[in-house]
Parts: sequence; C-alpha cells; structure tokens
Amino acid sequence: MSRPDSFAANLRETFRRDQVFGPLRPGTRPVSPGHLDTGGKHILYMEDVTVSFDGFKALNDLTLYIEPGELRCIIGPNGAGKSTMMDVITGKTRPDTGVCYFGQTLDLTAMSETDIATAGIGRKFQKPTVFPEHTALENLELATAGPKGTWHALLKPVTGEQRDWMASTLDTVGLLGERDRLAGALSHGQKQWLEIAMVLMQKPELLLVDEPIAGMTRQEVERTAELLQGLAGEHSVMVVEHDMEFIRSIANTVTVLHQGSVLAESSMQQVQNDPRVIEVYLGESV
Ligand SMILES: Nc1ncnc2c1ncn2[C@@H]1O[C@H](COP(=O)(O)OP(=O)(O)OP(=O)(O)O)[C@@H](O)[C@H]1O
Repeated sequence: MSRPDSFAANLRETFRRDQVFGPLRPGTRPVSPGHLDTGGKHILYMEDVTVSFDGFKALNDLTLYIEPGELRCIIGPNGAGKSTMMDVITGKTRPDTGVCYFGQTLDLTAMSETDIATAGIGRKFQKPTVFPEHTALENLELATAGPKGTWHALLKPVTGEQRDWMASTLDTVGLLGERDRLAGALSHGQKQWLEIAMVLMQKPELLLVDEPIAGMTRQEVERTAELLQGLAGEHSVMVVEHDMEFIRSIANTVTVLHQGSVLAESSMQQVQNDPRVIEVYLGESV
C-alpha cells in the first residue's frame, strides 16, 4: 500500500482531531449556516476512513484535512476513491471505520444527507441538473425548496432579502444578465455555473465540486477557474478534476488519491515532480 511521505504522515498524526482537541462529544445536530464551530482549525477531518464494497476497499485508511477557506484540488486515477470520499462527506455512503467530522463537533457519519447539507456542505455533481423549463432566477428559488417541494417554492412569495441574495449569487457566477432566460437555453458552461449558484443558495461552508469543466469551452474553463478561486476564502472548496492544466491554474494544495489512500499532498509543483504520482497518474496526463 502506498503511503504519504513520513514528514507529512507525522504532521497529520500531530494534527489529528482527537489528539489536538481531546475527546469532544460528537454532535449530529445541523447548525445554521455561518455557525459551524471550527475552533479556528480544520473545517473537515477525515481520519483512517475505510469503505469496502464486497470486500474491495474503495477507501483505505484515508486521512485528509481541509482548512477553512482553502481551495483544495483532488486528483487521482480512475477508481482512486475520489467520488467515494465525497459520498462519505455528504452522508451518501457510510464508512466501515474511521472518523469524518465537519468542524469540531459534527460527526458526519451519524448525520443524514439532508442534515449534512443543512449544516453547510454543498455538492455540485459533474452533470448539471438544472430545471430547463424554468428561468435562471426560478432555478435559484427551486434550490431553496424545502420538504414541501418545488411548486411550493415557486408559489411562495420571495422576500426582498431573498431576492437580493439570489441576484447577488447570480452575479457571483456571472449570470445576472441571464436571470430571466430559461435554464435549458443556457450554454453548457452557464448551466454548470447556474448549478453552482443553486448550491450556493444553501450558503455552504464547504463546497464539493466534481469535474466542473468537462465539456466546457476554453473561455468557460477560464471563467470557472476565476469563479472557484473567488469562492475560496468565503467557502472551503474541494475540487475533483482530471484536467491537469486546469488544476495547475487554480491549485494551491493538491491531494493525490490512489487506491483509496492519500498518495501525496503538497503544492502542484511538488506533486507533479513526485515519481510516485508520475508513475500512477501523471505519466499520461502531463
Ligand atoms: N457502489 C459501489 N459498489 C461497488 N463498487 C463501487 C461502488 N462505488 C464505487 N465502487 C468502486 O470503488 C472504487 C472507487 O470508485 P470511485 O468512484 O470512488 O473512484 P473515483 O476516483 O471517483 O473514479 P473516477 O475518476 O473514475 O470517477 C472503484 O473501483 C469503483 O468501481
């Protein structure tokens, strides 16, 4: 099994959630946006997480930390466990063993997917799933639909504050001018940005973005790089992407997954010169 280098391993050991903060009482109660207790430390803790499917370890003792406001890129060959890792964070998949905490007190392994989303973890899937028959603005209204469903969301009067928030979010993703266009008439890239805006309606503190630039034009790719960089800071952003040029353009810290574990984690420059990473992944892509 591949291991990160010993310095990184020692560092991780030092900063393990349980060792730094002692035994804290785990929580499962979602907190309202902006009220997550990070204690000024990591926003996400994954420690020794293992997920098996019929005996096959899709995640194998995975340990990973995310800082508040950071933009983290996750790369790795097909089947490395990237999607499974996101599934664990969002509560879709439960780990066999290991720890997954959001902030200091929220035990994600014991929370429902809905509560995890409410607590401030948003996920943008690879394929855009906007509502094509509704305008960009209506899509944002629909994104706020609670258990009462989509019709309720559209019929419910929008407050001035909500309207401002939607307009500002559309502006953030560069779609304010398209607010009244049907989502189905938007370009592929615009649909992707609209979906990011829909996730932003939850005011996530951690935003998971899965292969955002697949099928985009070069201009759309550049705009997406700016968008994700702009979102970092206010949000923690975790991006899974195979396009190395794109990763190079946005990455600060890159985590390389391989066979369900962290193979390497450092700057893009260090990662792309790491012989282990070149062997298992970058050989074909750089
Ligand atoms: N529900 C499942 N049942 C059985 N095996 C699964 C399941 N989900 C994932 N796997 C397996 O776990 C491994 C990790 O899959 P995962 O989708 O997490 O990898 P990935 O890094 O996201 O790959 P890709 O880059 O191709 O999207 C793969 O071998 C996959 O076939």
